[in-house]
Amino acid sequence: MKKILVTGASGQLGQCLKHVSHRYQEFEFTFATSEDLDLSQFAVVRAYMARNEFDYCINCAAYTKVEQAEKEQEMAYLINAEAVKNLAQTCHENDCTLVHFSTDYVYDGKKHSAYSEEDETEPLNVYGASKLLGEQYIVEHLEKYFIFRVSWLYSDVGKNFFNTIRSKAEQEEDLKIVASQTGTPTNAYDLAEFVLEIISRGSTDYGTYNYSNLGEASWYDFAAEILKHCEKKGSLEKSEDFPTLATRPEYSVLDKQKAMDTFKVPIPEWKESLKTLF
Ligand SMILES: NC(=O)C1=CN([C@@H]2O[C@H](COP(=O)(O)OP(=O)(O)OC[C@H]3O[C@@H](n4cnc5c(N)ncnc54)[C@H](OP(=O)(O)O)[C@@H]3O)[C@@H](O)[C@H]2O)C=CC1
Ligand SMILES: Cc1cn([C@H]2C[C@H](O)[C@@H](COP(=O)(O)OP(=O)(O)O[C@H]3O[C@@H](C)C(=O)[C@@H](O)[C@H]3O)O2)c(=O)[nH]c1=O
Repeated sequence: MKKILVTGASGQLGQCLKHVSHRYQEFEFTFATSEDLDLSQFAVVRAYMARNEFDYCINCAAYTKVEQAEKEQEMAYLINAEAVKNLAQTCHENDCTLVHFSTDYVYDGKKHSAYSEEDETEPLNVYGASKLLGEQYIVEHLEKYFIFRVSWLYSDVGKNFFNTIRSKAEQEEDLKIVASQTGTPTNAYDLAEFVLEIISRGSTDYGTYNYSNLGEASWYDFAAEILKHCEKKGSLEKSEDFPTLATRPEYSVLDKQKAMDTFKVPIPEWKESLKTLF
């Protein structure tokens, strides 16, 4: 029976993986929260990995506060880069395949067509830069890895744009949302299924892949679509500018052709997938 470690298990993606994991009885899962396994404790991680002999590590741990990262640069780099380097080295030593997640914020968003994995990376903010360095460490230290660059992850668990808009709607708050950034919302349950499906097929097509739902939207479009499904809501207005510390890419739609050709796992369209959460 393949042994799978899920780190950062109390986060959004970690919880979604746990939710879908019951469909994969062929695996023995260990869900480790930050309290169970703090990835910044390098020696502890090394000892833990050596002791447990996992076949896969799905790393859901990350520093994801995009705004805060501008002020807490060191912390962002520690978790998103240095801890990932340690994990990659540890996976290498223990013949463990690493599944890791990166972000559309590694791109600068100046293109007007979907970003492929081969496009140049040029992060605009600290979070994106720290995630890119994490990717580079994996590529440098490990052969058996899957890196998925994902955009606009949401679900009904954890802190994300979907939950923010839903709770503001519940309070009948009037919303002003930027229409100047375009990307693709990604249902975290779809990503969780996608990853477990790839593992269950025993794929050895290691490498870096883009993944999101299909289609594209601005944050305003995403909010509008969420509100369609909410009974209570205030007004919704497009805003040109929502003041933020971190600069975000104007356009970060991801080209999924490589993932679709390689894994042949169907990817849902974003609006269809959103419906499943209501
Ligand atoms: N959310 C998004 O929109 C997107 C996310 N991604 C990437 O997808 C992955 C999953 O994101 P998501 O689930 O949304 O993120 P969350 O912020 O919901 O979860 C991150 C988890 O990491 C844990 N964590 C933080 N520091 C450590 C540490 N030192 N050791 C162990 N665990 C730690 C947190 O634990 P605690 O809460 O206890 O601190 C939390 O449970 C990340 O790699 C992220 O960069 C990519 C694109 C979009
Ligand atoms: C709450 C809110 C946000 N916004 C804007 C701000 C920002 O430009 C955009 C998105 O806001 P958020 O801060 O919720 O999203 P943000 O934290 O930027 O989301 C990102 O998270 C990281 C982890 C990723 O990897 C990215 O793929 C992406 O999902 O919407 C408004 O215009 N009005 C609002 O009321």
